[in-house]
Amino acid sequence: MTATKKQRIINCVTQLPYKIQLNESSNIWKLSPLSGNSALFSSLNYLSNSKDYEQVVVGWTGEITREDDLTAQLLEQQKQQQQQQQQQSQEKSQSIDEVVEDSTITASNHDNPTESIPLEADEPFYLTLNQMDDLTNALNSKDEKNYNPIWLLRKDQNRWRQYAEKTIWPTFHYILNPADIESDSKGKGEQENNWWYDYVKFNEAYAMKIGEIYQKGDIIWIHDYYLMLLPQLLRMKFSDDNILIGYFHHAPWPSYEYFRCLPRRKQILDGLVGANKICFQNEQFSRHFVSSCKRLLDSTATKLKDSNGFDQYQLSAYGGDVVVDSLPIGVDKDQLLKDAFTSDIDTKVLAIKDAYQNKKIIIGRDRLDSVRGVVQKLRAFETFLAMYPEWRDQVVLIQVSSPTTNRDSPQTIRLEQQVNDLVNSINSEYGNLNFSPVQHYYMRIPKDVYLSLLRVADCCMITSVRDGMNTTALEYVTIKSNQQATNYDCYGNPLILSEFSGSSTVLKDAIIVNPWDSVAVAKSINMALKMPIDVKENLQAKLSPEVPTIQSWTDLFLESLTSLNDNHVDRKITPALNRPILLQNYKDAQRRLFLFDYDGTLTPIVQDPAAAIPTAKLYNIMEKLAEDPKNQIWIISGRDQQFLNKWWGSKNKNIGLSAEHGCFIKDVNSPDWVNLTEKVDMSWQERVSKCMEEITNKTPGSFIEKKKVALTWHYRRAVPELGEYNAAELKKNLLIFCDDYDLEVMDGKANIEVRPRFVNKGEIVKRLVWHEHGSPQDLLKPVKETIPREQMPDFILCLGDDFTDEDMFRQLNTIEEKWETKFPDGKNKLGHYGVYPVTVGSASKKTVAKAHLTDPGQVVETLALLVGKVSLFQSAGTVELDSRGHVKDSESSKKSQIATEKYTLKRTASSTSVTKAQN
Ligand SMILES: O=P(O)(O)OC[C@H]1O[C@H](O[C@H]2O[C@H](CO)[C@@H](O)[C@H](O)[C@H]2O)[C@H](O)[C@@H](O)[C@@H]1O
Ligand SMILES: [Mg+2]
Repeated sequence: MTATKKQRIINCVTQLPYKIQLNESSNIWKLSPLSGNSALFSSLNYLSNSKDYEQVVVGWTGEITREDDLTAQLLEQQKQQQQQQQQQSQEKSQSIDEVVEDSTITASNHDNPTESIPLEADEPFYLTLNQMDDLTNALNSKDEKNYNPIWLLRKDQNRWRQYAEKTIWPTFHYILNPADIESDSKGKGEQENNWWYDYVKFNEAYAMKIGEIYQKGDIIWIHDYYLMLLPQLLRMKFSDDNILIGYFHHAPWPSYEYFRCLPRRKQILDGLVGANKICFQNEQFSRHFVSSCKRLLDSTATKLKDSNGFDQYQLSAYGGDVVVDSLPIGVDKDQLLKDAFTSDIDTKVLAIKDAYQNKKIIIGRDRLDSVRGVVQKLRAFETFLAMYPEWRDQVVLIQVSSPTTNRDSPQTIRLEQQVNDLVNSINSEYGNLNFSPVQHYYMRIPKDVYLSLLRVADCCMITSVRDGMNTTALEYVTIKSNQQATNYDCYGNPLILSEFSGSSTVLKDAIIVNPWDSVAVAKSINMALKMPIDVKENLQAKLSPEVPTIQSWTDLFLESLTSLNDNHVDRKITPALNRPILLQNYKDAQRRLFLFDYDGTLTPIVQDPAAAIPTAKLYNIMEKLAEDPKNQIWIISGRDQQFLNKWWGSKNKNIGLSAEHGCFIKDVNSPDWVNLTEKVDMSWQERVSKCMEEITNKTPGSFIEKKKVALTWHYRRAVPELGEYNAAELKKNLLIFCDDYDLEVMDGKANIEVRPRFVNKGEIVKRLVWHEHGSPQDLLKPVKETIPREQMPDFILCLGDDFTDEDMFRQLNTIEEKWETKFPDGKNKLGHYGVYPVTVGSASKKTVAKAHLTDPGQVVETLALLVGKVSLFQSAGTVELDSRGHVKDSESSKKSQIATEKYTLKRTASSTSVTKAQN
């Protein structure tokens, strides 16, 4: 019997699950488990033991520190001293102090930016190739996950986090651009630009690594907001039609009103929609995402239900299909129960219980940042003690707050102060010499202490004002589900959970509260502490099954991703236009023909059609192109003659124009337009107008563009959902009679257009190609397909973004087929006819074009490349990095290469002298 081959998964995480240190003197790597991301790391563990999947993990090394680095050690010591000082200013319970003395590990919520100690030494970090190999081996011998580290060795290694942690994370948590976020000599804009550039490079580094290891048939799974550009970068890299890319967003996704505040909002969405599937923690986040795509990318979406009953969207972005849905992450329940119910933890539980005899214990464990709601929790607890005097001296709140990476930021300092003030005020108001009702620990605690607290708690309070999924909530409920606990029974103790936490969409039977309403939370605390056993048990019976397991989460995500290949068997990926080859062909060619669509190709799509005007840069490039006698340039657009005359005809006589999707045409160097629909009955216009007016009245923000022949109903400025709905209705109404008049009803970009069927952009292209290159057109004569090959173009670049441009591409494909039979010897030295039908949009868009460029920005860069206005490097879609995170072949890359070589020599020399000395 042959064993079935395992499906290979390339799992891309922001950082490998270890804090990595190098002891340079002994040349030994030290790996300590990283805190945070417990759910994701459990999923990696699960996959590495799976019988169905073979896993390859790609992740950044994080900030590598030298273990013997004095600066790093000093910094660490300083940090510890600060922590201790803070501790001393607070009252502490002896028993907890004993339990937390080893504060090196924590299992915090997975959607936090990862905590680490940055390397701040002045010298850049150099590594020899041997040292790099040693680390990979050390990682892989530690746990068998097939790790592929991403090396980004620069002096300031934490630069790679900045954009994700300081721009994206706050916006995604509804914190908008705080004025005092950083005091830097550079302006905020410049600083953010640099962060963004590093963010792009960070993503590029992953794309490069995956390019090295990808094998046909692999599935690529990308995690979270540090890697949002990666899906599209991979699409650009691979031309494999069946490559499956899934993205899971662990953090919350904000509503459009917040998301739109990000300066790079569109680039982020562009990056993500390269995935086949984008998945969120809950339906609310996926809805927000779809809404942003509709508003910013002009996407459309159809809502369905997935097999779990969750909302699922078929999103069409740039004409490509992306599935958007949600699947709440889970925890490894079995492992958690195994870890939490040991005799060692029993002892710790009893010690804590003993320290608070006859008192109810409420626990809280959060990272101390503004969205975790620690302030709200303390206020509610204060209100509770004020409202229910009978509970004073009877309840303790043990709040463990772990420090953030951003400890020095003004907001964190302010928050720390606020928390300290509140703790002191509650303790002085409701405490006495022997007892303080709030025990606040500002530190990381080891996992066993954390588990002891979850076990001992009579109630757990999670009052975050925003999070993706709070794993503490899931872990608490799991631990409280154990009915077999000996020593200390904790079955079913209740959970107070904020309605703003992602976990409230899963744990529907927790006590759900609005953390901003202290009175209501205070009442809930009272209810939780007084809850009769039978009610607790009843609730717990419902809650336990609500916690998803990490195993089912992993399996379901991968199953639904792989099923996309079964459902979309005809999925086709259009490769990115190979610009170096295009340039070579352009240079070799003698008779070049350019066929440009206008809107969405030469200019980006904008809200108001009148505002879509050419830029000076575009004019400049087009002028250069048109100047060359070998070139014939045509703009073939849906726009009317007036618009095209105003912005092109009157500016550059060397450009031929066609208006209203082929209804009108004006030759190069001619002032006259020819109407190809002159003889057509136009009585349909009145009927179509009427339909369009009716729908306009029902759709605020929509309007009709009346051209000479074609009529266009625009709904870009309407509420997207209403616009889409009414567009479908209008189309239905028009289709009833369009055959009677031989009309075509076209679904454009947030528009519905109607024109006679017999004219189209493809017919214009046919006329222009089957023509003696450079000679005037006789526009009233029918097209003759008898022109000799030597008189026809030997380079045709046709660019368009829309459904109507497919007629041009189709026509070019047909022409090529005919040439194959007619002129088998007429190919160029690249082995083809130099025909480039190129769509502007995503790689997964349905098209008959042979290549794609993602947007008008890339179109302009490509044309600039042909006329020599930019170098190939600048216009290449991606930035290539060397193995240390420098742009390949750049000055800094060369310098770093030299320094690394010197370092390698130095190390070799010192190890040789050590060996000699030993001998
Ligand atoms: O064939 P094209 O040159 O691409 O023209 C197609 C239609 O483009 C215009 O509408 C589209 O672009 C507008 C400006 O970006 C945008 O506001 C609108 O939502 C798009 O549908 C133009 O107004 C139409 O007349 C053209 O037929
Ligand atoms: Mg267009």
